[in-house]
Amino acid sequence: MSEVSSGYEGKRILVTGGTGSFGHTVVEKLLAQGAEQIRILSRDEAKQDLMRHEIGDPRLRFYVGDIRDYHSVERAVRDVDFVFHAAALKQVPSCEFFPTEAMKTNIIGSENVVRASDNAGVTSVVCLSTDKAVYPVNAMGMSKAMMEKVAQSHGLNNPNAATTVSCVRYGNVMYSRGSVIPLFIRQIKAGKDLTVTNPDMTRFMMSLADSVDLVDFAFHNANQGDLFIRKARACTVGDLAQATVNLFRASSSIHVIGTRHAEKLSEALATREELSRARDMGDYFRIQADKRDLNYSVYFEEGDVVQAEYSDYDSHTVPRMSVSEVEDLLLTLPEVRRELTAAGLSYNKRLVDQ
Ligand SMILES: O=c1ccn([C@@H]2O[C@H](COP(=O)(O)OP(=O)(O)O[C@H]3O[C@H](CO)[C@@H](O)[C@H](O)[C@H]3O)[C@@H](O)[C@H]2O)c(=O)[nH]1
Repeated sequence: MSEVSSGYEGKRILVTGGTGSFGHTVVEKLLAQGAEQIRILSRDEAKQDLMRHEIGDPRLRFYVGDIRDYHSVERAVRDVDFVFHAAALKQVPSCEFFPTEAMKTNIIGSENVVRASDNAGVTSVVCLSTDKAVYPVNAMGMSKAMMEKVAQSHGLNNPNAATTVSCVRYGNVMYSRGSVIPLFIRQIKAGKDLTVTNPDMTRFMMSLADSVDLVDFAFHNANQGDLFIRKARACTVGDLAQATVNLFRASSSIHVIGTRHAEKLSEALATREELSRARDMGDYFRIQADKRDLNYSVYFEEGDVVQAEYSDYDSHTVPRMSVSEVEDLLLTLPEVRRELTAAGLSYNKRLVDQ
């Protein structure tokens, strides 16, 4: 996050779904940057209690509730300045089995967050989305794509709205709960082979710090309906597995298990049509909403004269990290360093060499 003026001093911020890894990191940053109050709205009182004790700051307030229930959101958002909307059903397999549940939380719940924020006079709402919302093939991605549409429709329907609603799209957040890197490390520690779905599958890799910076960037730069992505590097899953084995100096082999249901060989952070109207902002792209109004003839009869892009921003086509570069990136993660230290492995020379 920017060190100059944080923009959060003396402000009240609501984080929906704030008890996960993103929530912890963003809350600690916001507290350090002088927020007056941070509210967490989530369903699990046990996780809230754990976080209350871990962080132990009286500026942190907890609201038990579900974003599916408008009144839960309405209560939590009263007198709030900004909202970071992270609450979601994010597990691909569970959303495949329960797509209606994904719809209720990710679409209807997000609509509640936007509407309650608007009614409460919130200045800015940033909604967290995912690359899986681009050309979605699974229910989780489809529901997130619809969340993006809900967020953008706010500005389309209310041209003079005081509440700015924007979205950010993440790639894979490294070491997030339930993801592949902690799994590989557990497999190495247990002396097992690494289960790799398809060694050629590619993913965008983002650290948790990158993902918090992306939300912060959106917060500071968003115009109504904007969507932001962070430029990211990608790697193959085979190289990710090999890099993990190398760092842990393990003897585990790679065992190919095949692609799981509802997953893609590569992910796209933006379509080529979106890139055509995107603004390059250094480490980020700003993608503006299509602001044509609901006059159907405008939709049907007027095209956009824009520079065409030929390719999507896809994890198969962006510059790919080598195994050694993936090792360096893994070493930036505190969790990986902790695991290496616990295993009695030194990595300091490697860090000095970088
Ligand atoms: O045993 C395993 C499990 C996974 N993978 C692969 O590792 C990569 C990453 O998998 P995982 O960490 O499970 O993440 P994704 O399935 O890509 O989805 C995550 O990343 C998304 C962003 O793309 C988020 O939206 C989701 O919430 C989050 O679960 C994928 O290519 C998997 O095929 C393996 O090779 N072996």
